[in-house]
Amino acid sequence: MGGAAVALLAATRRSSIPLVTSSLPRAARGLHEAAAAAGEDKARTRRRRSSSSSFLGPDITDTWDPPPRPAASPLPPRAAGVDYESTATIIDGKSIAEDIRLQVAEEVLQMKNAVGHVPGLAVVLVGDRKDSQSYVRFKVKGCEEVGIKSLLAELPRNCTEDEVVDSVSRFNEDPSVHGVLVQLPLPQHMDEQKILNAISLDKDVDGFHPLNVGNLALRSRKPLFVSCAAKACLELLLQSGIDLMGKHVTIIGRSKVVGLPTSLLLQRHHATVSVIHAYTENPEEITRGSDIVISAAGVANLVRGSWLKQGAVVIDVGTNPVEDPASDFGYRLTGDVCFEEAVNVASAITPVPGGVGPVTIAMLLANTLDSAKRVYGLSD
Ligand SMILES: NC(=O)C1=CN([C@@H]2O[C@H](COP(=O)(O)OP(=O)(O)OC[C@H]3O[C@@H](n4cnc5c(N)ncnc54)[C@H](OP(=O)(O)O)[C@@H]3O)[C@@H](O)[C@H]2O)C=CC1
Ligand SMILES: Nc1nc(=O)c2c([nH]1)NC[C@@H]1CN(c3ccc(C(=O)N[C@@H](CCC(=O)O)C(=O)O)cc3)C=[N+]21
Repeated sequence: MGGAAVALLAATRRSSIPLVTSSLPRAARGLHEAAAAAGEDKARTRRRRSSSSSFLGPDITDTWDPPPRPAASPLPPRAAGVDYESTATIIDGKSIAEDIRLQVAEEVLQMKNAVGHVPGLAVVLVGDRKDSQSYVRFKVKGCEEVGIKSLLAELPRNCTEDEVVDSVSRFNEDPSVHGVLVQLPLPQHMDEQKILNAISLDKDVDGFHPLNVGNLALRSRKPLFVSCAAKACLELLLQSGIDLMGKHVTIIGRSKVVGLPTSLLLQRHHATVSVIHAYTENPEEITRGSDIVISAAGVANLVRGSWLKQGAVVIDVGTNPVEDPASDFGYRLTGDVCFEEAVNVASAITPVPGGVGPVTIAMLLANTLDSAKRVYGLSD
């Protein structure tokens, strides 16, 4: 009997379903607790025996290389102009971002009048990636528009990790700075975690700090900051009048920048969330069963019209440069979603550009304002 209970416990741990205990009847729970104690004894023994593993239960795997994928099926010809036979609402991220910026600008002015200070955002940019440079330009321009002070530290690609950390530390200590952001990706030779760890928790306007992510994940806890892209996805849905409670939302991607925080934020809005990643089998079956699909994979045209159920809402976070000889720059930006196909199936969809991106930048300004309000005692 005791052995069976221990076996049950071991199986539970292996499949990592920690809430099983609370759904058991009281008597069975007593049994379970006894089994837990017995399990702990066994575990202690195992811990002593095994020096290579520091914790009990399933290993936290840390292999993230994506699996090989079959080649994508050919795309439809790109439509000339934007004249689609569709009744889908095209969600206008630019105008939603404009509204947020207006509100931020108004509050920045009120802050200036009340305490004589404005919020400050510091951006650390390492290297000379064209895309990063242009995203940082958008951030600085956004600050200028709303009256937030911006500071930029540009470091060469071949600088050391310590130089980046020093730059972050200086901004941490500067009282005129309320938000610190290190533009990603960093050059390959740098330890991203070490550099992000240097950002002070109360200036983490990107919301990447483990405590901010953890508090977002836990019921009744309030993170100081939530990822700007995740907030942007929610804002676009809510502003478009889309109900989330009980709806099946699928997110493609599980990164700390977009996929993971968006899945957590959606659960706080009582959506039922599926997460697809590079190892997911038959992703299109999951998306086809979803009321809302949010794609943040960074793969151009991954989501085809056939991946969507009729009337689904589509939020396309992906921002991918694709070759386009017709464009002045030789490339254009496209999302993860094949817009020409999806627009004929979806009830509402965000375009790229002009969808999630501008709202993400507006959320960064809002996070910086929130941070300054906390510092000057102006929070609600
Ligand atoms: N518009 C905006 O505001 C923003 C746009 N972006 C854009 O969003 C995209 C994603 O960014 P980010 O999250 O930082 O990227 P990452 O590369 O960090 O993460 C990509 C995620 O997508 C998953 N993925 C990759 N390929 C596939 C596939 N073929 N099928 C299913 N899942 C896949 C990966 O899975 P796995 O974990 O298994 O590797 C990973 O979880 C990029 O295009 C980026 O430019 C990002 C931030 C803001
Ligand atoms: N620490 C950190 N935080 C981030 O939030 C972060 C990051 N690093 N690294 C890169 C990704 C990507 N990202 C985007 C933000 C805005 C647009 C955006 O504004 N896009 C515009 C147009 C872009 C254009 O025209 O070039 C649009 O979609 O309309 C895109 C992508 C934030 N990221």
